[in-house]
Amino acid sequence: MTIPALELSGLRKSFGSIEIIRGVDLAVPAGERHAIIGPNGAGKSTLFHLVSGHYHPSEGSIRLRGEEIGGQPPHLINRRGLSRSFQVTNVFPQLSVWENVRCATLWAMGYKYCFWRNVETLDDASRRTEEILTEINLMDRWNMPAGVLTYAEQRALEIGLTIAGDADILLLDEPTAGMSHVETERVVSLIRKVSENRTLVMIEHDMSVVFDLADRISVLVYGEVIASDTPERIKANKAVQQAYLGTEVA
Ligand SMILES: Nc1ncnc2c1ncn2[C@@H]1O[C@H](COP(=O)(O)OP(=O)(O)OP(=O)(O)O)[C@@H](O)[C@H]1O
Repeated sequence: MTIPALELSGLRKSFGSIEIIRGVDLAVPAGERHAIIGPNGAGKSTLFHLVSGHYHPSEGSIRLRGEEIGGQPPHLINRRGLSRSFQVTNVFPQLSVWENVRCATLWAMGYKYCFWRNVETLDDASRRTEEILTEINLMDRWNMPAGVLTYAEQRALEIGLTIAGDADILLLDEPTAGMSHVETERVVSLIRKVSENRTLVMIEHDMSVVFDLADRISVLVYGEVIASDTPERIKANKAVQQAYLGTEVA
């Protein structure tokens, strides 16, 4: 059997006496585009915080390509190839688009404060920066301060920072939140492109984005995965329809 890119088993997280994640089992094969959906407060962000190392599991295991990472600090998990974007952007507004990506690239190469030691590193980082800016369609904005980009461009830049370290597992937290229809379409095609040779796990509220992008969808309700299946089967699933009563799944 092939080892999943990401595997959660019996994962639990409590805050005080309140259990928010209540025994999640989930396996995401390498190369899959996986969406996590669920009503507000279901625990989706908490689940991401656990996987990215920002929260310590109360119980259970989190495996990255078969190796346990539960409770490890975020930077170590990141070094192992898992990169996460946040709902609140990580972009430095005063730095240029180029500098933002180059910092992330240098940081991923092990240079903590955007310093570089030799020309070779600088060349590598510059090459990688250019590749990323081309991939996220922001090369023509390279010298602008990131703060003056449109919201959608900043989210694209955020995706660029997420892929700067060559991570092969990406966690995207509501990548289309707050976007117009046209902006959403652009970001969806960007996500499709950057996830081509990677594993993608994404939290998303926009059902058209979810059904458009995801190979498989997991539905989280009150800290439990009530269904994990193909988009078609999720649409037809009675328990899912019930959990979404009053909201639109199909
Ligand atoms: N650090 C914390 N301490 C106490 N409770 C927390 C903490 N973090 C999250 N919670 C609670 O856990 C529950 C799940 O929150 P979470 O943000 O994970 O849900 P979500 O599914 O991402 O919601 P949304 O779709 O609204 O972003 C909420 O009731 C929240 O108040």
